[in-house]
Amino acid sequence: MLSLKSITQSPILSAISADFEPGRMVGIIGPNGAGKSTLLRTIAGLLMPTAGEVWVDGQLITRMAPKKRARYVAYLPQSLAQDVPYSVREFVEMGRFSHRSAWSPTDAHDASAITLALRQMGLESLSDAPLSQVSGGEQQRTGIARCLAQESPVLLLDEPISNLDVFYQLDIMSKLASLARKGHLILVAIHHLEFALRFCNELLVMCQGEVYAQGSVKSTFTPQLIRDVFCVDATMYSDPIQHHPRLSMTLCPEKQEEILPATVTVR
Ligand SMILES: Nc1ncnc2c1ncn2[C@@H]1O[C@H](COP(=O)(O)OP(=O)(O)OP(=O)(O)O)[C@@H](O)[C@H]1O
Repeated sequence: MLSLKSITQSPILSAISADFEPGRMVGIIGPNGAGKSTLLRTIAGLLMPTAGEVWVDGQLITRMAPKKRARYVAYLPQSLAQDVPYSVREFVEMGRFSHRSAWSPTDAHDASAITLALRQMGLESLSDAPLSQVSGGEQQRTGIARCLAQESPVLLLDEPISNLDVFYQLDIMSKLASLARKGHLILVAIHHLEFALRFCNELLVMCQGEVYAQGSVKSTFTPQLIRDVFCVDATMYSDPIQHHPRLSMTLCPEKQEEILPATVTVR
């Protein structure tokens, strides 16, 4: 469904190739600056690759007009522009632009998609609030609601739970996993490794602008990989109550030495 062919974004990304099928939730993990956002923006068609191609459903995404592209992919940026003069509902309504002709009013299907997205993100009571006056987490949920209202088969989400409280972290990751089970393809850049293990089917591990590893969560996620990519020693275990995958993590010894101050002798 989505095919990345040697995408290069000079000097940030080098020759990234990968294929993704519908019905999967793919966690894009990697250190700060690895190129996760740049990759998502390139797939979304917001950045033209220096070389390489992005294909969706057999069509070249970079050649699509924005409206057509939006029917295939919805994109959540890492942070929303906060100073826009729209209410929460009006912002979510923008997700419907690919389904309407210019300036035409929203129809019944638009209205129900918007209302459902607001409800799924727990935003009904904030529907008329100015986006500039809701909290950071509420803004993030508004951005996700806009993506859901778009009803695109591919969702590209850049750190969708970074500002959310623990209820919404769990709630939204569960809802995204459920959307994937219903046939959507979801690519999600995420720093929460335990959630990536728990909710994603596949991982794309990035490091220094390259794909370091890719595959099913089970085959890809190993303590050695975490050590190589993050310089962190990780032990995986199963939560004794819920049996979810858990991680015990500590900095690699060589990194600990780097941050410890030199021994000072007090006379
Ligand atoms: N517009 C830009 N111009 C130049 N360099 C950029 C630009 N945007 C990002 N970069 C650089 O590209 C690299 C990758 O950035 P990117 O935002 O894709 O990383 P990331 O993996 O999403 O990081 P994070 O986990 O911190 O969000 C970084 O070194 C960043 O400084």
